[in-house]
Amino acid sequence: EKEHTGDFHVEEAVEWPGLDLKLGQVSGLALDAENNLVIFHRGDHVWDENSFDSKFVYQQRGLGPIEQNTILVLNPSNAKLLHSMGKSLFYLPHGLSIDKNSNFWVTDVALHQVFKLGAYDREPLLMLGVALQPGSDKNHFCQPTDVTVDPITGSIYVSDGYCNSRIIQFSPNGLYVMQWGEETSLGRARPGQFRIPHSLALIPDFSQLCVADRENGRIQCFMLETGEFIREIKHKSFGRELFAVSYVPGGLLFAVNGMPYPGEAEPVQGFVMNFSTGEIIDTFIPLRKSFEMPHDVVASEDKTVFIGDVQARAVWKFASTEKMEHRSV
Ligand SMILES: O=C(N[C@@H](O)C(=O)O)c1ccccc1
Repeated sequence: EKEHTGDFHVEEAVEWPGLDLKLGQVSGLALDAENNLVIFHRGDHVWDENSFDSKFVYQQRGLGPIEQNTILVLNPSNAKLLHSMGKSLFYLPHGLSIDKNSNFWVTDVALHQVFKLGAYDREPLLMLGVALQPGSDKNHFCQPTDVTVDPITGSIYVSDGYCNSRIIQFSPNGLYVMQWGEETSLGRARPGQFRIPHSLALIPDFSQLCVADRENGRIQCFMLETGEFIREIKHKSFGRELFAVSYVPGGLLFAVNGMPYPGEAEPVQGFVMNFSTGEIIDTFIPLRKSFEMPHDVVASEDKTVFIGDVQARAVWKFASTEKMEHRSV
């Protein structure tokens, strides 16, 4: 097991042409089995103040579903489009992950649903939640934010959502198993309380699920099988909001925070952390353009990192240089 004790530095790969892609609001990123970059974006739809009523019911159904392909598969080096799908299915894309059988899992905050899509199938293989009906029981979500599948057990985990404060576990064939989490009470946010569980990172090596607890500006990690709270990772440099988290086999955790509120010092940036200690190893920002609302992060084992931004409608690529001191531990 290599230890990350070397001098680790993340820098934008400025030769990546993907920054010039004309995208809609970029909500989710994932890497497929060949390390191709997969982008989940909103085409010509936007999530703004008029998208939902006070009961979280989507107001723009009249627009119909997004007619562009919302799922794009790109060559990670030259950003060439390899495959695209997901037209006429979604209204407001949000989370994206790819399971070990190369199925795409997505959430749609307008539909309040989770979908499992085969790489080349038009019809979803599985749907959870009831279209356009927000709720908080076993088969209703409220603006579900992310979904991820345990590669060992096949269990499905959903972070639910902007208008709920829970993580739900489903069986591999979509049956409700259990849930945990509650709303953050006034004052201090306690363990297991959320204020927008916004992004999930599943760590099979440690049987843990880490959650970007967005408005509490922290990461919380839980035991996969029981939902038992294990620990919180929080740094002053996160500022108020922590938007996304992603784990890379080998022990690194990547995250992005939110723009600083007026007068606040902590800049919007990417973070690389040592998963075991929670300590920050490096932080990074783009060389070209600037982060506006970085919304998802994904990284590959060679420490290539992609950041998708829902406001800048852009995807940056970063490369890592690491002088490794090889210590066998
Ligand atoms: O957070 C928001 N959006 C992003 O997370 C996103 O996923 O677009 C949002 C909040 C209030 C109104 C409109 C959008």
